[in-house]
Amino acid sequence: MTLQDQIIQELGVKPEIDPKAEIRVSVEFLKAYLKKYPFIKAFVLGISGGQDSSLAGRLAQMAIEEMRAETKDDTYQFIAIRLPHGVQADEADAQRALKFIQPDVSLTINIKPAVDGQVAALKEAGIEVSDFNKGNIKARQRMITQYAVAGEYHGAVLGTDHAAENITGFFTKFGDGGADLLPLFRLNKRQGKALLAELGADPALYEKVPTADLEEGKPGLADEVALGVTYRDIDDYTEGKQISAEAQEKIEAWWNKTQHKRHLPITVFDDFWK
Ligand SMILES: NC(=O)c1ccc[n+]([C@@H]2O[C@H](COP(=O)([O-])OP(=O)(O)OC[C@H]3O[C@@H](n4cnc5c(N)ncnc54)[C@H](O)[C@@H]3O)[C@@H](O)[C@H]2O)c1
Ligand SMILES: Nc1ncnc2c1ncn2[C@@H]1O[C@H](COP(=O)(O)O)[C@@H](O)[C@H]1O
Ligand SMILES: O=P(O)(O)OP(=O)(O)O
Ligand SMILES: [Mg+2]
Repeated sequence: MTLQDQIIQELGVKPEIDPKAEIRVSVEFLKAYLKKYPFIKAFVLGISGGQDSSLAGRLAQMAIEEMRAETKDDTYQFIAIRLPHGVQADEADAQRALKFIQPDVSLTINIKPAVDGQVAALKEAGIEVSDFNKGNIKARQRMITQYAVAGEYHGAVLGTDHAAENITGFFTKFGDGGADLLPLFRLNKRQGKALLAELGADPALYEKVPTADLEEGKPGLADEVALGVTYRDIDDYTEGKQISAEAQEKIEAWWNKTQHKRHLPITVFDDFWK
């Protein structure tokens, strides 16, 4: 088996999808989890204004609405959280996403004071964090905030990791990578766009350049620039297509380098890393 085949199998990507059917897969997955664990009454998700949280947010809202209708239990709710670091330059995109999602509850929590407090405490101990490292602190602060909200609402935290991000490990370990359920896992970036189009989203939501937007020195840095590989190549690769040797090498190098992010903390019984 080639590494490409092994990765495709691990990520569960299909070469072609029926967007309507995949919407049902994600919604039914979220509902089945709530039915299995009835003490969970809410889903919580950070909404950035990007493609992935727009899609995961809408799917979560649909699942919650169906749960309310089917169970007559009105306490089920979807909680969308805006988590800007101060004022977000593309706030208009985030508002567009919220308009599309129509969440039951919409909260805004500014992560800047907590992030700055952490950076200042490190500085006091003689540790000057880089802009890049501070970016990962922001992603982890968002995780902390989402879990705090989930704790108060009997909720579970959703994550937006999907095949085209998971393959390169393009997420902060225990930051945006820290979540309870991943409704987009198995989809690549273009498949996510197809689901948004099927759901009638404003094209601006899925035509937006994907960005983690974590570094202050590189505002809105495109994922594709940070990675050195395009989503078109990543999507083709995950669909089993042949891509250039250069792109394949880069993707497989990211995959190998980030293996540790696709596992729980490593113990003496693990050998995947050997
Ligand atoms: N575009 C942006 O604005 C921006 C900014 C920051 C981070 N990012 C992206 O977010 C992601 C997170 O960055 P990252 O991966 O550098 O940070 P990370 O915190 O997610 O992972 C690094 C940490 O993982 C652990 N680790 C590293 N190698 C390991 C190994 N082999 N075994 C076990 N543990 C290991 C270490 O604790 C290390 O500090 C990256 O994809 C990065 O490009 C993007
Ligand atoms: N500014 C943000 N507000 C709320 N939630 C956010 C914000 N930035 C990121 N998030 C959450 O993190 C994931 C991952 O983002 P990437 O762009 O893939 O790095 C995103 O889907 C939101 O749930
Ligand atoms: O995770 P999001 O919603 O920020 O999407 P993208 O990765 O496209 O920025
Ligand atoms: Mg983003």
